[in-house]
Amino acid sequence: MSELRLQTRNLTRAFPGGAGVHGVDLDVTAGQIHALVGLNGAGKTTLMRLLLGMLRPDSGAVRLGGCALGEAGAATWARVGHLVGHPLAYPELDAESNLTVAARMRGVPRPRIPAMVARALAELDLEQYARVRTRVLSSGNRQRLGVAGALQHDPDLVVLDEPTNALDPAGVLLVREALLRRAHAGAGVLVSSHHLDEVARIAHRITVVNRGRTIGTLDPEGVEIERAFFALVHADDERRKGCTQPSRPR
Ligand SMILES: Nc1ncnc2c1ncn2[C@@H]1O[C@H](COP(=O)(O)OP(=O)(O)OP(=O)(O)O)[C@@H](O)[C@H]1O
Repeated sequence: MSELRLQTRNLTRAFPGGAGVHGVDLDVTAGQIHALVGLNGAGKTTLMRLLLGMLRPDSGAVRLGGCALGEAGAATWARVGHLVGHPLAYPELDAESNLTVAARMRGVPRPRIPAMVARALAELDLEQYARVRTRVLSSGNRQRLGVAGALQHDPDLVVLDEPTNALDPAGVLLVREALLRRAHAGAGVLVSSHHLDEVARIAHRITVVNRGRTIGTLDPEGVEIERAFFALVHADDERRKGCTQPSRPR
């Protein structure tokens, strides 16, 4: 069986009013691209923030590699690459310097950093922006830089929230290839997206999230993936409506 890179069990964080994430079990194994899909507000970002320790759960467990989240030390985190929310970059530093800082924060030995950064700039086609301050980059190029920073150290676990949102078609292709390369090399990849077709091209497993719960999976090889997605979501909505409707008086 493939090695587990990430596991959540019964992960729960409820926000006032009931939104949030409720009882989520998720596995990401080595060599696998696992996609999360769901409507706006379904809970994908909240789930990713929980499993990266950016948000405290009400209950449930997360394991990164072999470690419980609360026990994960610097060595475990150095093997994780993530981009959730806005790409973190110092606006006054150029792209190359930002990638250098990101590599240092991951504990990459200094002599290895220049070649790693050069490879990352090439992989996301950012070489022409190596000496350009990040604050003047377009949002798409800033997103490319964020993805480059998350992937450059070849992490064992990659967590990316909508990494292709602001990208042009060339950028989408580059990110797709970069993720496939990492999975092929043995990383576990968790990625969220709204683009079902895009996800179907690269994902080995697609989990549908609806109103804070995982409600089923989609077959990446399946035809009419959109239809299958909406069928799952509507069935879940109907089931919940049935649960919350008051019983008829006899
Ligand atoms: N800090 C918070 N306090 C209260 N509610 C929150 C908080 N963060 C998220 N929510 C709510 O939790 C739900 C899930 O939000 P989340 O951002 O995880 O969804 P998403 O699936 O990533 O959506 P999108 O596809 O639009 O990015 C939403 O209803 C959101 O309004």
